[in-house]
Formats: sequence, structure tokens, C-alpha cells
Amino acid sequence: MKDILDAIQSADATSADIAALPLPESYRAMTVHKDETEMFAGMPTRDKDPRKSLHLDDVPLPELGPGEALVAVMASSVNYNSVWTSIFEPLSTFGFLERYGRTNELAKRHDLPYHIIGSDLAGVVLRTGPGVNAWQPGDEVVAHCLSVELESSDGHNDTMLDPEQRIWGFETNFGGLAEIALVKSNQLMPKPDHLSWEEAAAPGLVNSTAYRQLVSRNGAGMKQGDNVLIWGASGGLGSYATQFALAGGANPICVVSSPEKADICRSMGAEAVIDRNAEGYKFWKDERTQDPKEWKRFGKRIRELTGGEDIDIVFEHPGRETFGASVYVTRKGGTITTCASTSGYMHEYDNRYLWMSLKRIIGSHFANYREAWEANRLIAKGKIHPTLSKVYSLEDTGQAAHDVHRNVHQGKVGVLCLAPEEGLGVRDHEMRAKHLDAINRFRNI
Ligand SMILES: C/C=C/C(=O)SCCNC(=O)CCNC(=O)[C@H](O)C(C)(C)COP(=O)(O)OP(=O)(O)OC[C@H]1O[C@@H](n2cnc3c(N)ncnc32)[C@H](O)[C@@H]1OP(=O)(O)O
Ligand SMILES: NC(=O)C1=CN([C@@H]2O[C@H](COP(=O)(O)OP(=O)(O)OC[C@H]3O[C@@H](n4cnc5c(N)ncnc54)[C@H](OP(=O)(O)O)[C@@H]3O)[C@@H](O)[C@H]2O)C=CC1
Repeated sequence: MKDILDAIQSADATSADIAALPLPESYRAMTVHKDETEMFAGMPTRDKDPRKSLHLDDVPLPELGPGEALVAVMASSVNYNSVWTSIFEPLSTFGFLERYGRTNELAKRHDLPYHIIGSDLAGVVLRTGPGVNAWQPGDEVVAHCLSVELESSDGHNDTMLDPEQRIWGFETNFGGLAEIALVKSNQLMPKPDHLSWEEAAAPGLVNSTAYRQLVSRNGAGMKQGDNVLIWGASGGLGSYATQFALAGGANPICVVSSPEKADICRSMGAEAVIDRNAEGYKFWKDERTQDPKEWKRFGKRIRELTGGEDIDIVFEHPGRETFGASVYVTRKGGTITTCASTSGYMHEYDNRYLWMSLKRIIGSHFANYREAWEANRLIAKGKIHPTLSKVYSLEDTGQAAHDVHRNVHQGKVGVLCLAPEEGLGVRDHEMRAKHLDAINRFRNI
């Protein structure tokens, strides 16, 4: 592994040099263990601790198949899907690996007693499998997390609709929170030159998801002037949704839960910010009963901030806790677009406000190949910036996931895998200098 790292860090290693490096038989990776899936049984979700279930293991290098690439991972990031995997909710991810393993001989590699997690990476291609022409050993890349087979016509217009659609590092093995990752070569995209490894690894999953959910015609198709209600506006998804709204001429109404988070939203350029904690919204009277008066109070506050207008698009992901309010505050003909249910997936809302006011609910999930590429292009062009806050070492991934689970993080949390320190991998210093304040906006707060 040291030789690989030395070659990556040397200014003059060629593609042939990288291709000639022997690959290690094993590498370090963050895993969950199949024989531990019941370890948190009976505990409340909040108390399930990723630091207990995530392990740093030495794992054997997987065989490289056709159309695949092995990548030396310099940095990765923590996504909420890694929190779900590490607390075995809503399901153990080993079921996904078993199901994938049954599909064909090569997919069997994924069905193991350990699951290497992680759905983001920035790194360097080490080897490509048969049939890969677009990428070479030595290429500096990021990887998006869409894994599809594309054997069915269902996914030929929109690759997210493939019946064998999986999220790499969640529904497949060999993810990015490791020193080496196995990806399909179609997941690879050029690493933005002006970013360090850990900055480049941060946006991938959430940026692509926010792009489809909010901007793409497959999602809400946001346009100039739209009022966009963004829950968790300084969190993983929300910090990109806020940037897309601002960059696209829309009007974000950012919801956060502390004055620090409100300040970050303002520093991104948002003017309308609601601190849900300070304003004390209680959309549920008890576990089963919502309080429409609170939806109305929330709607009034939004009208105060917009000069009397209601919401064109709600960027939803908290789920059960907020969904009733989200449907209520949307304007006639408006759209609620949802990609998650962090607080519970059995939603309740008053359907009269949906049908009588001709509102639409759109389900959205990650992004298709093209959307992921377009979202990465916006990062590479400096139109959208990483929202990296803290950076952890690979061995401290459990703590990083714990922070995200407990909602004590800001923006995105990064993880150094092979990169020995932060700040490495920047190739375009001139472009970086232009965007330095925006790149550093979330750092160490
Ligand atoms: C990019 C990052 C993203 C995120 O962070 S997202 C957040 C994390 N992700 C999650 O929380 C989602 C985790 N996944 C799940 O909870 C489950 O994954 C799903 C609920 C999405 C699906 O459940 P399942 O049991 O895996 O699949 P089924 O489709 O319900 O299949 C079970 C059986 O039901 C059959 N079936 C499906 N639809 C129908 C239908 N309409 N009518 C009759 N049967 C149906 C199937 O065929 C199959 O059958 P057979 O067991 O025999 O193979
Ligand atoms: N389907 C898909 O493709 C994707 C789905 N997801 C899912 O989306 C969800 C959010 O992911 P991500 O943004 O990365 O996570 P983060 O934890 O980084 O951010 C979410 C933010 O939402 C806010 N929030 C959390 N719970 C509530 C609540 N009960 N009521 C109101 N606001 C709440 C919090 O902000 P604050 O406290 O400031 O209000 C929190 O910081 C996860 O469940 C994840 O699995 C993520 C990416 C892709």
C-alpha cells in the first residue's frame, strides 16, 4: 500500500508506472459484520451507536470483473446511508448483498459475512477490467454511487429506473470507506482539479441527489423565482439544495435547528431562514396526532419571509415529523419532492390540501448517470461548492457516523482513507484561490 501511495504522491508517476505496481492481497476497510446484525435489538434508534458496529478490518482484495475498476481511495465521506447500515435500520444491508449475490456468478463476490460501506470516494484508478477504455490507471477520479446492470429496457431512458438499480457501498459491497474500492467504471467521473481529495469526496452522493430532486425535470424542475422550502438546509442534502436554489435564481426558505446553522445559511446567501428550534414548532401533539394549528403557524412565518407567498417546492427528507406541514404550506399546484424519511417512513398528511389544491408529491432517489455527471460538472466549474466541515481518519469513521446520527455535524463529514493529511491533491491552485472562501465556508464550525 505504501508503494501505491508513494506513486500517487510522486509528481512523475505515469499511468504505466501505476499499472505496473503490484496490488496488495488485502487492505483496510470499514465494515459491519453479519453476525452482529442483532446487536442493537430492542434499543431506541437514537441509542444505537455506530462506534460499536463499525469495524476497521483487513479484507482481501476482490477479483476485478469486466467493466469494473479498482480505485485507491484517498478520501471518502460519511453519508446517512452509512448510519442506516451501521444501526441495521430499516433493514440489515446483508439482505441486499444476498439478493445481489443470487443474480450471477460475478455478483456472488458481494455476498460476504462483512459489508464494506461507503458511497463516496476521491482517488486514483489502479486497474481497470476487460472492456474499459475510458479510464486508465493513474486517472484522478471521483465515483458516484449508482450501480446498474442496464439489461432491462426499463432503465434505458433514466438509469435510476433500472430494476437492478443499487447504491454502491449500501446495496453492494466494496464501498468507499476503505483504502481500495471496487466500482463499475461507469461510476467514475473526473476529480475536480481545484479541490483536495477530501473536498472532492464530500459532495458526490448528496449533491447528485439534491440536483435530481430539486433541479432535474425528473424531480421538481425548479425555475427562477420559485420559493423553495429546504428542510435541514445546512445538512448534507440541504447544503447543496440551498446552493442550487441560490445559483438557479430561486428563493430558498431554509429551515435549521440552531443559530449557528442559520448563520451558515445566511453566509451562503439565503435571506429567509427559520430556526425550527427557536420558534418551537410542534407538528405532533403526541405520537399519533398532528396539530394543524402548528402547520398554519409555520405557514404564516413562511408568508412573513416571502412577502405573502407560499411554497412552490418543498425539499423533503425528514419524513414523518414534517411531511404533514410540508404538504400544507405548499402553494396551489406546487410540488413536494421527497427522497427520505429520517424521522419515520409512515407519513400522514391531510389529503384534502393535496387534491383540492392540485399539489404533487414526487419521489426521488439518488440521480441517474447523466444527472450525477452534471452535478459533478457544477462542482468542477466552481458553481457549487463542497460543504465539508470536519475530517476524520478512517479508523475514526465510527465517531464520524455517530456525529451524523446525533445531528451534531454541519454539512458533510469527510474521512481520510489513504491521504496522509488534509489539503493534498489540489491541481488547479488559481481556480481554488477564486473560490477559497466558499470552499472553506463549513470548515471547523
Ligand atoms: C443514495 C442514498 C440513499 C439513501 O440514503 S436512502 C435511505 C436509506 N435507504 C432505505 O432506508 C431503504 C431501505 N430499503 C428498504 O427498506 C426496502 O428495500 C424497500 C422497502 C425499499 C423494499 O422492500 P423489499 O422487501 O426489499 O422489496 P419488495 O419490493 O417489497 O419485494 C419483496 C417481495 O414483494 C414482491 N412485490 C413487490 N412489489 C409487489 C407488488 N406490487 N405486488 C406484489 N408483490 C410485489 C417482490 O417481487 C418480492 O417478492 P419475492 O420475495 O418473491 O422476490
Ligand atoms: N434517496 C436518496 O437518494 C438519498 C436519501 N438520503 C436520506 O436523506 C436523509 C437526510 O440525509 P442528509 O441530508 O445527508 O443528512 P444530514 O443529517 O446531514 O442532514 C439532515 C438534516 O435534516 C434536519 N432534520 C433531521 N431530522 C429532522 C426532523 N425530525 N425535523 C426537521 N428537520 C430534521 C437536520 O437539520 P436541522 O437540525 O438543522 O433542522 C439535519 O441536519 C437521510 O435519511 C438519508 O438517508 C440522503 C441522500 C440521498
